Amino acid sequence: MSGVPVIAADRATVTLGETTLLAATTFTVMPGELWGVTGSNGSGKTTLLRAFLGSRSLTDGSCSVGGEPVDMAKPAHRRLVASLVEPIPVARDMTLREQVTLVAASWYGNAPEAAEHAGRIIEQLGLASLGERFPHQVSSGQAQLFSLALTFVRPAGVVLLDEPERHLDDHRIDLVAGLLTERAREGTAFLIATHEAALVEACDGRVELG
Ligand SMILES: Nc1ncnc2c1ncn2[C@@H]1O[C@H](COP(=O)(O)OP(=O)(O)OP(=O)(O)O)[C@@H](O)[C@H]1O
Repeated sequence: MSGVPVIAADRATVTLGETTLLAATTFTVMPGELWGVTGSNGSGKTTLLRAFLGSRSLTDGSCSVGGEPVDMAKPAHRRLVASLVEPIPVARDMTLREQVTLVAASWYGNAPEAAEHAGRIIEQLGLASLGERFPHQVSSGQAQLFSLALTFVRPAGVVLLDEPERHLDDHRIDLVAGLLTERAREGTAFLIATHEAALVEACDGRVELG
């Protein structure tokens, strides 16, 4: 694929005293590509995602998103990047559908389109029958799908996901893999840390750590 990388790491490194959290890592991801980050427990996958999110500073090398050095303080960075790396806070007294619609409305405005976007992603993730429930009324896997819905309902050029397979059965993992592939075809670039073979299989490229 030609063009300008939307995600780029050049010898990105994180150390803390004598401890290496992320060994020097170099790669690029183009718009519309789905990349996996793999490696054993503790190899630095979450650290790498946090570096692109802007919540973990590099101690050497560089990383950029959309051609700009990562800076969480910049609204342009936050507009470009959607993530499910840190847990997403949820409101205990709002239904799943209300919360997904609220996030959609914060990006698309309080127009019918917001409810449509919310309804579509809820449907795609198989949550339609659970939309009127509250967060404490769903299983761990269903809560994970809800977090993915909150992540996917907003526009984004780059999506960072840390183990999106968490708590999901094989059928739901296939559902998520299908959704990632569809969004990538529409132009979104993905970087996903995963231990799941079915997701690695769906990837266009891979960063192997450790
Ligand atoms: N605050 C910290 N202080 C010291 N070491 C840390 C700290 N945070 C993480 N580490 C270490 O950094 C390394 C990378 O952690 P990271 O969470 O990025 O790994 P990971 O590949 O995502 O692991 P897993 O597959 O278990 O989720 C680990 O060895 C971890 O122990």
